[in-house]
Amino acid sequence: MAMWCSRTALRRLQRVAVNSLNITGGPTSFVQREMSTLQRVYVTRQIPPEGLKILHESGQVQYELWDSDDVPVPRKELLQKVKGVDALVCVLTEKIDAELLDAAGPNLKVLSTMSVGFDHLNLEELKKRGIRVGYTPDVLTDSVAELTVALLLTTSRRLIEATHEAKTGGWGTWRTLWLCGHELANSTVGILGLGRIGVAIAERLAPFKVKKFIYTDMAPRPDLASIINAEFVSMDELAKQSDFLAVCCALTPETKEICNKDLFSKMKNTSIFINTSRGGVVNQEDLYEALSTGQIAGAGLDVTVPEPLPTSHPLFTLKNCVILPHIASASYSTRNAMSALAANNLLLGLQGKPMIKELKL
Ligand SMILES: O=CC(=O)O
Repeated sequence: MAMWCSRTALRRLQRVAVNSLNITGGPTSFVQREMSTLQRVYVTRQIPPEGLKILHESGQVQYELWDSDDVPVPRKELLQKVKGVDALVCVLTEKIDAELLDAAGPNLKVLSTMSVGFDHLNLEELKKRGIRVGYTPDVLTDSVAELTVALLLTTSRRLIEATHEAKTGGWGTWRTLWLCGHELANSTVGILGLGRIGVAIAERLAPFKVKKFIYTDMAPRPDLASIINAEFVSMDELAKQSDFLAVCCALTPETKEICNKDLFSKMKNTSIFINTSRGGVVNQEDLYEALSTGQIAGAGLDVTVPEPLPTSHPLFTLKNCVILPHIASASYSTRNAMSALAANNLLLGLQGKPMIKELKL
């Protein structure tokens, strides 16, 4: 079943699939325009149509697709499919490690991930093999910032609890302190890891009359900080001063579980913790402890370890913890833009040209 298509099959596909983008036929689909000279690409997920259209219309590549968005390609299948390909489009559920790169072999020149995060990639192994890596920053900044603000307000104003109470009969008389939360007006907002997304979040929060923005990072980022008038502080000060602490850093060996007991214990018990970066930056046991003992007031998480977080996980038992299923960039326009950028990065990489967004390895 898994094979690159024949000329007859190709003509059929060109008629029914290439022009219409209506790809059918089980989890694995094959699309190509000509045999022989085209470079081979494996796409590990049914990515949004913009990106597939770009690959189709390039006339540069033939690609094979794991034609499902509901289940990731099984590892065994992935290891077989990548054999001999020139390039790979992946999403964040695929671990791109030495085993996979060995399975792909020496033809693999370009890896294009449809994500801003790259903790699923073994950059050292990619560098060692001279494989160029494209990723999709910037196009998702607005969507992620918007969702972060929504999650922050949902958590701080206890919206999930409130709708639950309204629906299940908990709504008695109007009460003076019932379902009170914490407001942004006059608050200090802390950003852990100031980049494009942190700036975009602060820009959206400023009209809520935030008093002060503070941030911490490996080093001061005056270029970005000046846009939002944010003050650089130590990690300790970030924990101590923030009424709202938004985590925006990448997951790296340095940031793994950087949000732990030590940080939570310094936060105010009225503080709200928000994470839309990667679950791995948080020690979830420590977070559970901080939330359940009232060390902090609430947490909003779009990312967890693992994903999906099992429904039996203790964090799901807490009223003051709002958990979303990793949807920060999930708007139609953004996901299409990510898909298009991933496709364009790949094509440029294969042409030996600079990609639009390329990771420096
Ligand atoms: O989390 C989403 C991404 O890295 O794009």
